[in-house]
Amino acid sequence: MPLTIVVKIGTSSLTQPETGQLALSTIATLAETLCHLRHQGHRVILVSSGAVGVGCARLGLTERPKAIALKQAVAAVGQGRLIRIYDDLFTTLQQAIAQVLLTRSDLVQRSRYLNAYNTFQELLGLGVIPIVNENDTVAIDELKFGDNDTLSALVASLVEADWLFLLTDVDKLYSADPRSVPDARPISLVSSIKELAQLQIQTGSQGSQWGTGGMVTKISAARIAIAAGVRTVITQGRFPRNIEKIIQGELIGTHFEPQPEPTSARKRWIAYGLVPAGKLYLDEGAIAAVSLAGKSLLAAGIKLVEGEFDTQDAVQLCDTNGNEIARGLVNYNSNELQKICGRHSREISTILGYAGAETVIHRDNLVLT
Ligand SMILES: Nc1ncnc2c1ncn2[C@@H]1O[C@H](COP(=O)(O)OP(=O)(O)O)[C@@H](O)[C@H]1O
Ligand SMILES: N[C@@H](CCC(=O)OP(=O)(O)O)C(=O)O
Repeated sequence: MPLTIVVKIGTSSLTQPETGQLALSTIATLAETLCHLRHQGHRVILVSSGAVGVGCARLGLTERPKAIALKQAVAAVGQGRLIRIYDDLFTTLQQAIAQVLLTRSDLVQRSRYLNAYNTFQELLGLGVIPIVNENDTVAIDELKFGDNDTLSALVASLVEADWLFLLTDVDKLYSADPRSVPDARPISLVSSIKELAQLQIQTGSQGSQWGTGGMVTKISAARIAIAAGVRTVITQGRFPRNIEKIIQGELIGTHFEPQPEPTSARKRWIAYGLVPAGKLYLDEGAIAAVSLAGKSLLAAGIKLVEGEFDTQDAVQLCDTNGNEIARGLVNYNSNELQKICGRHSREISTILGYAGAETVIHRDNLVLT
C-alpha cells in the first residue's frame, strides 16, 4: 500500500560538525533512499533545515548568527545553495523536486492552510518530492515555527502522513542528553502521550552547535504528529538507509506509536495551526468539565483572562499554574470576557447589555492539548 512519508533532516546531520561544510555523502544517500521510496510508489516529503548553516559556511561565519536581520540574510544565501545541491542530486536520479517555503501565517488562516494542503496533494500526485523549509528570510518572530521539528510535524499532520522521521545526530531518544549524561537510558518505544509524560525525559536547554531546538522540539513535534495519527521515529541522520529498514519493521531509533483515534483535521488546525492570542485560567470544576467530560467552557469556570483577543480567536486554557490543558476558539472578545468571567451564563445578557453565546468556547471548537 502506498504510504505518505515525511522525513525531516536537521542541520546537525546535513553538515560536518568540525567544519560546518555539507555532509555530501549523507545528503546523497538520503536522496537515493527517498527516490527508492518513490519507486515503491510512496509519497515523500522532505523537510530540510540547513539554510542558516549553509549560508554561514558560504559567508565564512563560524557561528550561528543571533541578530535576526543577519540570520535572515544568511538564510537567503544558504537556502538557494541548499536547494541547488538537492536539485543536482535528485536530477541525477531523475526525480523532480519542488521548493516549498512556509511561514506560520500560511497555516494560521484557514483558507491558506487549505491552499497549502491542496498544493502538497497536487505535488505528491505529480510524483514530485517537495522540499520544505521555513521561509526564514521573511518570517517574523510572532509568526514563526521557530524550528523545523515543529514544522515537519505540522506538515505531517496537514497531509495526514503515515510516517514522520526526525533525522538527527543521536541514534535515539535517551532519558537525558547522552552528551552530558553518559549513562542515560535509551528509549526505543513510546506507546502513548501519557507514557511520554511519565518518562520525564531530560532534554537540557539546547541542541548541538548548529541545531536550533535540541531534543525538546523533537518531543513536542512527536506529540503533535502522534495526535494526528502519524507514527513518528527519531533516528540518526547519518544512516538514511535505515528509513527503509524501519518501514519494513526493524526497531531502529525511538518509535512513537500514533494515537488510535486521531484528532480531527479542524481540531488539529485549532490546536497547532493557530497562534493563541490569550490565556484563560480555569478553576478545577471547569478543568474537569473540559478535560474529563468533554464539555463546552462556560464563563463561570474562568478565573482570569490574559491578553487581548477578538471573537473567534484561539486562546489557551490553563490551570491556575499556567499549565496548558486545551485550546479553543472564543465566542467573546477579551473585553467582554473580563466582565463576565466567573459569572453564571444567565447573568451575561444583563452584564453586557446584549444576549451573547451561552458558551465561551463550544466543545466543537475546543481541543485538549
Ligand atoms: N534526552 C535526550 N536524548 C537524546 N538527545 C538529546 C536529549 N536531550 C538533548 N539531546 C541533544 O539533542 C541534540 C539534537 O538536537 P539538534 O542539535 O537540535 O539536532 P537537529 O539539528 O538534528 O535538529 C543531540 O545532539 C543531543 O545532544
Ligand atoms: N530553517 C532553519 C532551520 C531551523 C531548524 O530547526 O534547524 P535544526 O534544529 O537543525 O533542524 C534553517 O534552514 O537553517
